[in-house]
Order: sequence, then structure tokens, then C-alpha cells
Amino acid sequence: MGMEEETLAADGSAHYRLRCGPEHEGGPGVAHGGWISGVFVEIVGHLAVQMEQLAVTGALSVTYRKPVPINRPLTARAWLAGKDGGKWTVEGSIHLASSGTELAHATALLVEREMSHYTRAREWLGREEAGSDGTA
Ligand SMILES: CCCCCCCCCCCCCCCC(=O)SCCNC(=O)CCNC(=O)[C@H](O)C(C)(C)COP(=O)(O)OP(=O)(O)OC[C@H]1O[C@@H](n2cnc3c(N)ncnc32)[C@H](O)[C@@H]1OP(=O)(O)O
Repeated sequence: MGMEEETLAADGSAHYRLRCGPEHEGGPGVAHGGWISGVFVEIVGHLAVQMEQLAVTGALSVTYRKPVPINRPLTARAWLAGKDGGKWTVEGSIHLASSGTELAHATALLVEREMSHYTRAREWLGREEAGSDGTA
């Protein structure tokens, strides 16, 4: 996703240096929105990994404030904004490195899981493709 460096701050937030390559261009000189969303899924998910908790993204809301240029140094951060049992609210932002201006912001709901999540997903898919009622 173009991540070049990750640093963890004492407050638990994660900070990145990154850059959008031309392969993710969505308009002349600017990033595709899917790349921006993908960066957010990765950095909010990685925050949970850093805290040694497996969690998946249940919901992600992205605000695209300014076009994100390709081939320019960017910074991003992710931080835990709240926790309610096994549900985490994680926020993220992407900035133009040169000015610090925020280009995009995200709020994500992460849901804690065990590794059995993936076994259950495979079992669910088997039932789904076999034409059962699909109840997970
Ligand atoms: C230089 C170095 C750089 C390094 C750079 C890092 C690189 C390394 C990256 C590693 C990091 C990658 C990280 C990728 C992470 C994914 O890409 S995740 C992939 C995308 N997400 C998915 O595939 C999830 C698919 N969805 C699901 O599996 C299920 O819907 C979920 C999300 C597990 C929820 O299932 P569920 O049965 O509803 O779960 P359940 O336990 O019943 O619900 C828990 C609670 O969450 C609530 N909830 C669930 N979904 C929602 C929702 N959408 N909205 C509101 N509430 C919800 C439920 O209502 C419930 O609430 P309570 O009743 O407890 O109050």
C-alpha cells in the first residue's frame, strides 16, 4: 500500500510515512479512493496487531477532504479512540507531508476475533457454496 516506515508513539498511536504510486492513480495526478480506503483498513487493523489483538474491520467511514497526490511524501496515523468490550473505534488520517494538511480521515469499527474466525469463514463458505441456508 506504499507504506515506507512505521513508528509507534508512547501514547500507542501509529505513525507512517507513505506514498501513493502511479499504479493507484484514480484521476490525473491523484490517488484512487480505493487506495485511500485500503490504507485506512491496513493502518487501523495494524494498530490492533500492535496491541496483540486479532480484530477485523466491521465498518469503515472515510471522509475524502482533499485530492491525495500521487508520487508525493505523505504521512498517516492511526489511534484508538474508544473501546466498548470487544468493539474498538479506531481513527486514522492521511496528511500531505510537506504542509501537514489533512487530506483524508477515517473512523473504523474493529471487532475482536479469535483465529477460529477464519475457520468459521471457510466452513460458512462451504455451506454457502453447497447451497445450504447459509447460516453462519
Ligand atoms: C513499514 C511497515 C508498514 C506495516 C503496515 C501494516 C501491514 C500489516 C497489516 C495488517 C493489518 C491488516 C488488517 C486487515 C484487516 C482486514 O482487512 S479485515 C477484512 C475486512 N473485514 C472483514 O472481512 C470482516 C467481515 N465481517 C465479519 O466477519 C463480521 O461481520 C464481523 C465484523 C466479525 C462481525 O460479526 P458479528 O457476528 O456481528 O460479530 P459479533 O461478535 O456478534 O459482534 C460483535 C459486536 O460488533 C457489532 N458489529 C459488528 N459489525 C458491525 C457493524 N458493521 N457496525 C456496527 N456494529 C457492528 C455487533 O453488533 C456486536 O455488538 P454488541 O452486540 O457486542 O454490542
